[in-house]
Amino acid sequence: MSKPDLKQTQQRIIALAALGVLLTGLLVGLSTAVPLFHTAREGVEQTTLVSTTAQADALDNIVVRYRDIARQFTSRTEIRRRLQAYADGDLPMATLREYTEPRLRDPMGQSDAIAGLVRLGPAGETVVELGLAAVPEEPETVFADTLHTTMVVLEGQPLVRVAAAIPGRDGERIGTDVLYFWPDELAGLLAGSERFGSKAAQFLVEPAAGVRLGVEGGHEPVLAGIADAGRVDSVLPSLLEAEVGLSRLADDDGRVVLFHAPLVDSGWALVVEVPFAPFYAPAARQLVWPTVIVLFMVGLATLGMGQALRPLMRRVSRQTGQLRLAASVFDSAQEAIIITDQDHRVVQANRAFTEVTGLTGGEMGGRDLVAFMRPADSDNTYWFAQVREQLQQESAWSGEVWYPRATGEYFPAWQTISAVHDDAGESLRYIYIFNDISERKASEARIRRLAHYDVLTGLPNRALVTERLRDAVHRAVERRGAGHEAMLAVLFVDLDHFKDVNDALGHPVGDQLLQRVAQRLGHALRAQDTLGRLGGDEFLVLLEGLSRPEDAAAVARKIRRALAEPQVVEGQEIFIGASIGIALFPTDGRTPETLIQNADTAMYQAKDRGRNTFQFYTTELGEQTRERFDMEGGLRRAVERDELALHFQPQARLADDQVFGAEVLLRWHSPELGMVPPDRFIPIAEDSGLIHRIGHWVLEAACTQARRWEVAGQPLRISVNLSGAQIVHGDVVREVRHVLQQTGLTPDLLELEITEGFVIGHAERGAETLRQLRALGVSLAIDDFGTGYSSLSYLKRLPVQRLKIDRSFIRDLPDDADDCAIVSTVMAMAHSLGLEVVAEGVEVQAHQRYLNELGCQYYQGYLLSKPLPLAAFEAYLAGAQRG
Ligand SMILES: Nc1nc2c(ncn2[C@@H]2O[C@@H]3COP(=O)(O)O[C@H]4[C@@H](O)[C@H](n5cnc6c(=O)[nH]c(N)nc65)O[C@@H]4COP(=O)(O)O[C@H]3[C@H]2O)c(=O)[nH]1
Repeated sequence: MSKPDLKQTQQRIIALAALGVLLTGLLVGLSTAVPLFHTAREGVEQTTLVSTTAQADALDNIVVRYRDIARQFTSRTEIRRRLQAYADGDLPMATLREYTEPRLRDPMGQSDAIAGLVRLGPAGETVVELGLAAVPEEPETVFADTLHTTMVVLEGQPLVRVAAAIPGRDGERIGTDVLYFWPDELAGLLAGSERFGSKAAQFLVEPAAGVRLGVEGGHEPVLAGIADAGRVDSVLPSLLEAEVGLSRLADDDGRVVLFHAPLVDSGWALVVEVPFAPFYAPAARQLVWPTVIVLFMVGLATLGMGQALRPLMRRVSRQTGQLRLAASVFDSAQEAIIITDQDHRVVQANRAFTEVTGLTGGEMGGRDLVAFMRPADSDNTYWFAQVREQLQQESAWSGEVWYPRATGEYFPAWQTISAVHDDAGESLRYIYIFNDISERKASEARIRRLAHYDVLTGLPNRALVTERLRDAVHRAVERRGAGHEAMLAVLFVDLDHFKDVNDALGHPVGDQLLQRVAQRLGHALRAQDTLGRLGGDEFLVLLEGLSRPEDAAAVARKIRRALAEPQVVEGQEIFIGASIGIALFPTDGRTPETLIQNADTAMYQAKDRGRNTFQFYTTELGEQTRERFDMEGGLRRAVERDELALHFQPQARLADDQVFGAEVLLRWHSPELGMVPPDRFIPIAEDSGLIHRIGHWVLEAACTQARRWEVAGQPLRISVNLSGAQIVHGDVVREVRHVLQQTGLTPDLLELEITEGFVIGHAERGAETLRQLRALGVSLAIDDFGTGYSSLSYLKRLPVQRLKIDRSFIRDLPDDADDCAIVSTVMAMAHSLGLEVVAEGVEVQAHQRYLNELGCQYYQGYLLSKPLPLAAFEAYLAGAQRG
C-alpha cells in the first residue's frame, strides 16, 4: 500500500468509526426518545380522550334532558287519558285537539329549548302541531322506538328531534309526541373547542343517520351529512360500535387526529378533530432536551473516539509500515526466502527464489520443502532429523543444502532456517533463507585447484606434492612403528637444457614441451605413484611401498626411456633428456623437506655427471651441496669486498713468439675458501644469476686496463670470456658498447670468447647476438673448439674470426694420432673458412713445433707463461720486449 493510500484508509477508518458511534448514539437516542415520545403522546392522547369522554357526557346530559322533557310531555295523565279516549273512539279529534293544544302550549312555552312539537294520534295523525315542528317523514324508524332521538333540519334550522311514544292503558302506543329542540346548548358546548387545542373542531355525530352537528362562525350550529365531512366518515365504524378511541389520519388537507366518544343514551357520538402537529407538539417538545443531550453526548463520544483512535491509528500505521517494510524486504531481498508452515510445507516464496530456481511461489505452494531439497551429503538420510532437533533446541539452523532448478539440475545453497514462534511458544512458521553458492563453490574449487595444482600441466604443485609426501612419510613411519618395512623414494626430475629450448624456440614451445613431458611421465608411472611439478623444468615423483632402492632406479630408467623418443612440438623435433636425483626414506631423510632437498642435490650430481642420467643421494653429495651453497653466498659479496682480480695470460704468434695479446682470466680470493678456481665458481655464478654482475665487472676492468696500455702506446688485444648466460639472458651488446664508450678502448683491441658448446646450443638467437657484437667492431673467438663437433656449414654462418683449439687436444701432441688428426682437421677447416687459430695449453716446445708445422698462427700456454697478476704480467711484457 502506498503512503497516500494508507492515509486515505486511515481517514476512512476514522470516518466509519465516527459514523458507527453516531449511528449507535442515534439508535440509543432513538430507542430512548421513541418510547419517551410514545409515552408523551399517549399522555396527551389520553388526556384528550378523557376530555372527549367528559365532553361527550356533557352533551349526552343535554340530550338526556331533551328526552326527559319529551317524556314529561307524554306522561301528562289527563291529556293522555283524552288521547286514550280518542284512540278508543270515544272522543272526537276536534275535542281532543281543543283539549290538548292549550295544555301542550303551556309547558312548551316554559322551555326556551323547545322549538316546536307535534302530537300524533295512534295512527300517526296530527293532533296538535305547535311552533317549528313537522311530522317525521320516516315513521317506521321513528316509531320503532319508544323514545327516538335524531337530528333534523326544518326550514333550514338544525334541530334535535325527540319522538316519544305515548303509552295507552295496556302499554300500547296510543300516540307520539315529537319535540323539536333548539340545539343551541349543544352548539355552545361544541363551540368551546380550545380546550382540545387551537384549530380543534368538535362534531356531534348521529352515526345511524349519517349526520353530524358542528358549529360555524363561533356558535352557529350546522347540521351536515357525514359524507360531506370525509374525515368523520373514516371513524364511522368505531362510532357505530360506540367505542371510545382515536384515529390518526392523513389526507390532502394534512394530518389530523380524531378522538371519539359515544353519547350513551342517544347512540350518538362526539368526534373531536385536532390538527396533528400542534396537538403532538408538546409531546415532541419533551424530546428536545433529551435529544440535545443525546446529540451532545454522541458528539462528545465521536470526538473522544477520534482522540482514542488517533494513537491506535498511529500504531496501526506503524505496524502497517513495518508490515509494508517486511513485505518489501521479503520481495526485494537478494536471498531466496520461503515461508513454510510447521510441517515445512511451503506457504510463500519470494521473487529471488523464483529468479534462482525458475519456480514460482504458486508452483511451490503446499509442497513439502524437506522432500524438495537435498542434503549436501547425499548419503546422510537422517540429516533433516538432525536439523529438526537443532531447530527445536536453538530455533535456527544453517548449513549447505542442494536445491533443484526448474530445469531439474541441482545447485548448492547456503541456507538458514529460523523458527518463528507464537506467544505460546509453539512453532508456527519456518523461514528458509538461502543463497545460490554454486559460483562461490566453483571459484573456491578453482582457488583450491590453483593453490594445489600447476596451471600449465594440471599436475599437483609443490605445496600439494609436499603435503602428499608428508602423508606418505607419516604412513611409512606408522608402518615401521608397527614393525613393517616401509621405503619411499623421491625422484627429483630436472630436464636437461630446457632453458636452451625456451631461449631458442620461445616460451610457448617450452610450455608445450613441459605439457608433453608431464604426459609421458604420467604414462610411465603407476596410478598410485604421485607426479608433481615443482616449477620450471622440475618434476617430482613420489614412490611408495618400495622394497629396495633398485625399484626406484628402475622407475628412473623408465622415465628416461619415456623421454628418449623425440617430442614434436609445432613441427620441431626436440630431444630432451632429464637428470634425476633420488632420495630414499628413511635413509636419506625423514621429512618431506629433507627428502626433496636431497633428491635435488642428487639431481645436480647427475647433471654434473653428464646429464640424462640418475643419481642416488649420498652423504658426500650433501656436503658438496653445502659447499656450493656457501660458495654462492661468498660470491655474492665478492664484488663489493673487492675479492675478484684479473689475471692475464699472454698470447703470442707461433712464428716468432711475439706477444700480441692476452686472455683475461678471473680469480677469486675468498677470505673463507681461499683461492677458488673459476672452473668451480663460474658455474655457480651462472646458476645463481651472479654471472651478470661478475661478467660486467670483468669486462669493465679488462677494458680499462687495455685502454691504459693503449694510451701508454703498448696496445694489446685482450680476450675476455663471455658466459652463455650473459649472451642469452643479459643485454651483452648494450653492455659492451657502453664499456667501450666509457673506457675509450679501440674495439678491435677487444676479443670476446664464447664456448663452442654454447654456440651450438643457441643456434639462431646466439648467432644474432654475435652479429651485433661483431658490428661493434670487436672480434669473436670460439673457445674450447673441438669439444662440440661443430660442422663447417654451421661455422660459416657465424661472424667469428678465431678458433681456440681446446687444450685437451694439444696436451698429447704430437704423440696421439687422434689428437693430431683432430688438430690438423681443425686447422684445415679454419683455413678454408679464413679463420685464425689459437692453440691453448701449449706447454712444451714439441707442441709448439708441431703446431707451427701445421700452420697454426697463435698460441698460449705455460710454455709462454701461466696466467699472471697484472704487475707480474706487465713485468713479463717488459721482459719479453727486452728479450
Ligand atoms: N693445464 C694447462 N692449463 C693452461 C695452460 N695454459 C692456460 N691454461 C689454463 O686454461 C684455462 C684457459 O681458459 P679457458 O679455456 O677460457 O677456461 C676458463 C674459462 O672458461 C673460465 N674463465 C676464466 N675466467 C673467466 C671469466 O672472466 N669469464 C668467464 N666467463 N669464464 C672465465 O674458467 C676456465 C678456467 O680458467 P683457468 O682456471 O684460469 O684456466 C685457464 C688457464 O689457466 C697450459 O699450458 N696448461
